[in-house]
Amino acid sequence: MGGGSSIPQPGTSSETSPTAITRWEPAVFLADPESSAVPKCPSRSTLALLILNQEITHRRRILTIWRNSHIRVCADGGANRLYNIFGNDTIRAQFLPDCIIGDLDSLLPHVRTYYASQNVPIIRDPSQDSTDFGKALNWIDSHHDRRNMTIIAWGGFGGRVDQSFHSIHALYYDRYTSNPAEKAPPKPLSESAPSRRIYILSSLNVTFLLYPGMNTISTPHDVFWKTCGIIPCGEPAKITTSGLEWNLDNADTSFGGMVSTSNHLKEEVIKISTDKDIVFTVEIRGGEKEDEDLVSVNEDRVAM
Ligand SMILES: Nc1ncnc2c1ncn2[C@@H]1O[C@H](COP(=O)(O)OP(=O)(O)OP(=O)(O)O)[C@@H](O)[C@H]1O
Ligand SMILES: Cc1ncc(C[n+]2csc(CCO)c2C)c(N)n1
Repeated sequence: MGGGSSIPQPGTSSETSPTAITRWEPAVFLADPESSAVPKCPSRSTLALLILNQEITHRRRILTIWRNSHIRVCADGGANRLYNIFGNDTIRAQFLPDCIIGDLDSLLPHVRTYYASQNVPIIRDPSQDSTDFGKALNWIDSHHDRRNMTIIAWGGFGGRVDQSFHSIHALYYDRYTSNPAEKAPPKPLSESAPSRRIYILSSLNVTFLLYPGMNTISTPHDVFWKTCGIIPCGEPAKITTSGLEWNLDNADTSFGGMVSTSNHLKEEVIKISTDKDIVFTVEIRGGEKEDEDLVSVNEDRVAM
């Protein structure tokens, strides 16, 4: 999934049933597990945390997701970012990833030495035709069933522009690339045939791909702030929404035409129907504040 990879076209009837309803609950992995306002991470879903190479600005948030996760993978320099959030090896040893994978050109020598000493598998894939993000997704694919899999990818936005576009590409690519082990055509992501979902988490936002048909997105106001965007990255899309300050009514959206950015959540459940895959991004409450309690992660036991 690198510079040369293409996105297969969707379009089979099973792929894009206009009556499909997809429900999204991005709050469940962000919420404080102590909070009663938001449902806990569903146990039926396997949660994977994929750490990309961007500074971890919200340690508490990442450690909450870590605790909720069954699989933790660092893409190359993502391991430096994980290493850096801990002040000593005692606490660091409580948070060992399942693997570090990539071309390993960004993995710092002392970080590599540390994780090798802890028996973390460090996998070098030298290909220059796919990114470390793509290699990490492939690793998860080849080790874990993608059905009922939710991947939270930390980082991916806010640094290099080409990397940021690649992150959006990854959302599309992953949707239309079936598990290579199965060699099967892509499956729709619907209630009847759940497949894996990717949420890209950045300091301020959670970003994911919505599918053709009706999407209902749970956006509790104690987790999300108001700004959101509905972005037809792949191709023009006809979109109808409810629950927003500026709703769309069968609107033709496209790059160069109309795109809904700087929109606002009004309701705690947003409905978006679309005829094509589109990117949805929503602002996380408190995202602008970096962790105030670095001290707590440097103690031997992490306060959550
Ligand atoms: N500046 C950035 N902005 C956004 N995402 C980034 C940035 N740098 C790295 N990433 C993400 O983290 C992953 C690991 O990055 P790393 O720096 O370790 O390798 P890289 O050599 O820069 O990236 P790649 O080999 O994937 O091109 C990348 O594949 C990408 O998804
Ligand atoms: C058409 C095309 N464009 C760019 C690259 C370069 N590239 C894409 S992913 C990657 C790995 C980075 O670690 C590199 C170097 C390519 N191979 N093919």
